[in-house]
Amino acid sequence: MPARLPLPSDPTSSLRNDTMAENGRPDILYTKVDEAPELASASLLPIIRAFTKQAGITVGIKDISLAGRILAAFPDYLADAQKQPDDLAELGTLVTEPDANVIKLPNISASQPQLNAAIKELQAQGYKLPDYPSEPATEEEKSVKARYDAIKGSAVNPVLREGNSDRRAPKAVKEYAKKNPHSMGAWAPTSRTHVATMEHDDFASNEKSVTVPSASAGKARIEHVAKDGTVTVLKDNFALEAGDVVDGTFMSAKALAKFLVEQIADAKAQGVLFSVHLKATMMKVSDPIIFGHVVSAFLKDVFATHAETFAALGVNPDLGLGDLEAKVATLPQPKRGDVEADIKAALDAGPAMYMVNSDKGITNLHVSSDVIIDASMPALIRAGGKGWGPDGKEHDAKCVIPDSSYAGVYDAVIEFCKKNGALDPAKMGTVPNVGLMAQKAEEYGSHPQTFKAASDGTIRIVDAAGRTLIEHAVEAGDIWRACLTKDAPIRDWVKLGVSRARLSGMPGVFWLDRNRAHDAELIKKVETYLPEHDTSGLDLKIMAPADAARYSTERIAKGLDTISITGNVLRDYLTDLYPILEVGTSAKMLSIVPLMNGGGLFETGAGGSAPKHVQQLVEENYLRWDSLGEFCALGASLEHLANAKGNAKAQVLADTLDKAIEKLLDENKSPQRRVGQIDNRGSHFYLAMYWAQALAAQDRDAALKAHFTPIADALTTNEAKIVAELNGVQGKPADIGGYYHAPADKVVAVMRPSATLNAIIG
Ligand SMILES: NC(=O)C1=CN([C@@H]2O[C@H](COP(=O)(O)OP(=O)(O)OC[C@H]3O[C@@H](n4cnc5c(N)ncnc54)[C@H](OP(=O)(O)O)[C@@H]3O)[C@@H](O)[C@H]2O)C=CC1
Ligand SMILES: O=C(O)CCC(=O)C(=O)O
Ligand SMILES: [Mg+2]
Repeated sequence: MPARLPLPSDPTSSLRNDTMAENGRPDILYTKVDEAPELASASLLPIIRAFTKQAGITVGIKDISLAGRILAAFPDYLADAQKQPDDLAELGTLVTEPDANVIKLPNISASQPQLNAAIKELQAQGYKLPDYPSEPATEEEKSVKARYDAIKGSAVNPVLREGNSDRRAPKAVKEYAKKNPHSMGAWAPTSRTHVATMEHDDFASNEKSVTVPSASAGKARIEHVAKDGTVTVLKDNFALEAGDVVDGTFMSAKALAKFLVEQIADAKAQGVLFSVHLKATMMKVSDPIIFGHVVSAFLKDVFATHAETFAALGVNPDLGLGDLEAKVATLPQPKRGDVEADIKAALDAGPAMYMVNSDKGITNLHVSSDVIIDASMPALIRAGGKGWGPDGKEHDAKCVIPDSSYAGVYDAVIEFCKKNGALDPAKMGTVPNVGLMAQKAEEYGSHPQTFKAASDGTIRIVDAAGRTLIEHAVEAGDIWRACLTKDAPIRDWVKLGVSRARLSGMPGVFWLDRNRAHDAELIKKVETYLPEHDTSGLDLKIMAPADAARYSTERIAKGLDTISITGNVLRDYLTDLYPILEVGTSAKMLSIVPLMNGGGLFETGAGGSAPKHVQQLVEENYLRWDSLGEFCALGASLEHLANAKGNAKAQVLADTLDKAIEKLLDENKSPQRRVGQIDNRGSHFYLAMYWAQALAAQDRDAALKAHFTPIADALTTNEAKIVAELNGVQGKPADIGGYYHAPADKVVAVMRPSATLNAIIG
């Protein structure tokens, strides 16, 4: 059994000799994550540490990767040497302390198939982890399932985000995009691409919302009352404080199923691709169920014909077509062939499906984590309303977004583009975002309070005094959820919105709909808290989301800027949507979370972990990941450190890093796309060179100048040699020895191939 390899990211391996901050904690905590950004860290972190060390700054690591979180959850199954501390829990406490300074890279929010794959990989490496018990029988299996379920989906961000969100394109990035506009697909007025949404019997239309009165504060419970009066407590200890906004709503399973069947038929009739866009990672209870409904609707007849076989195989449509196909492949012949033929016939009979990877036959319905609405809808809009079909060609698409709460936003942008053509990145304005996110705000904190109704009856929230706050009549299979938005975060969000409007001079729009139950409660609070601030001369409005999208999009087309001040879901959607249209990717966003207790959480970019980039690295040793988000987050983190700890050297590092980032953009040294050009590693080299040059050129800190002058010289002199060493390894497969838990030595060998660069940095 291989012992756990000493990770370079392990605080004990490389930090032992560094000076710690007074409290024994590193000044900055960097996160160990997954996939492309984690590969990038193997190259970037040594550079960051070499530079910050000269200012007496220590950079520690906390492991929030999927594999790391799994290992931390099962100490009782592991040998002593394999055990791992619960870094996420530790970070979760730290972010409530005033001196927190965390750089958070994007991590995997695992779907069930990804979780299963990670468990399998770890087991193969000798970790005696239990399998995921989908139908737990014993107490032990129940505990195992509960532990795994807590790791699934978006399990990291809600824990760390103890503040609201400030995401915007840095000035240099916006300028660069204007000078070097990325490609945009053309939009034709005849495009048949459109959004389809339920509009009734969905979460938006069934929502009820209450601002918790003092008399209702305390531990509420959520219960299901069956037709025969049997009461089942679904959740106990649902803590409500006076002033919190609590919502309850549900999506009707019957209405959803009917809607999907109609949309599938309509896509076929119109000859457009069928696509569904969900957020199954963050909405980890509701959206996989909705996704399962789509799989069932598409394969309605197959599920009916093979009901018994599928039951025996343990087929669960929520796990997607990929899982279904894998299970069917285990059937003996000729049964297997029969079922496979029926699946193929059903897929052929339906509309052409929007593909994740048409070369590999991966469809929209393979796995719920492959098509994530915040990234998928903007990509489609950027491409001129086109998606990839099974024929490997681009087509117009029906975009099914079942719940209508936010679907209108995409509809507004799509209709704008049909009428006015594609937006022009060379001329367009910007839409930065101030997002209400702290303390698991709104829908994104709802999964512990989301339930599939077991039978017809009612589901209700009952306060500590026994009074019913919210109640709905439900039918078996309906998806019911409660969301909570705490008062203090709302107040802080209003303040952040005002302060961003003041600092930027841009108008700000609160994207809130007076006709939606939750938003109506929020509007009352916005109207209460706005007068706490000096808003003289500021242009602040409240508009319903679809109207706000229309307004902001019309403005960017004219080159005008508008801050979007939104709830948590729109924060997520808009910080991919506008950046992807404006600067080509959300990876280049500055993403700051001013923590409510004074610390700073600096997220990198606004996008994800780009799984397809790992594939490219493995196939041809080329990593396209752009670390600009990491660079920007580091700059913001250093600046925060300089202010919080009065570290003047940190300010010099931050300012020179800013210069280096600007130069990197000007000189076009970001990763390119093809073998033979510089990739992620090459861009890190250039960042180091420009940063060292800027430090050598400054006169504010003589010691930094003296230290970095020879380094700048060495990097400059060896530029051609280093680039040749870095690019020389490209074009052949790279062995990183794993996906979710790749051994550190292999990753480092692949990600640091230039002996010359390593020697100078080292
Ligand atoms: N904060 C977090 O922790 C987040 C985590 N995630 C997680 O990430 C995973 C993947 O999510 P997905 O929706 O596919 O989104 P990704 O952002 O990972 O990928 C979408 C596409 O965006 C482009 N892209 C994103 N980041 C970069 C970058 N730094 N450099 C270059 N290109 C980039 C690439 O496309 P192109 O070809 O167009 O350049 C990429 O294929 C999921 O597990 C998801 O839950 C997602 C969002 C945020
Ligand atoms: O937590 C997640 O799963 C994704 C987060 C995300 O997409 C975002 O914050 O932009
Ligand atoms: Mg997002």
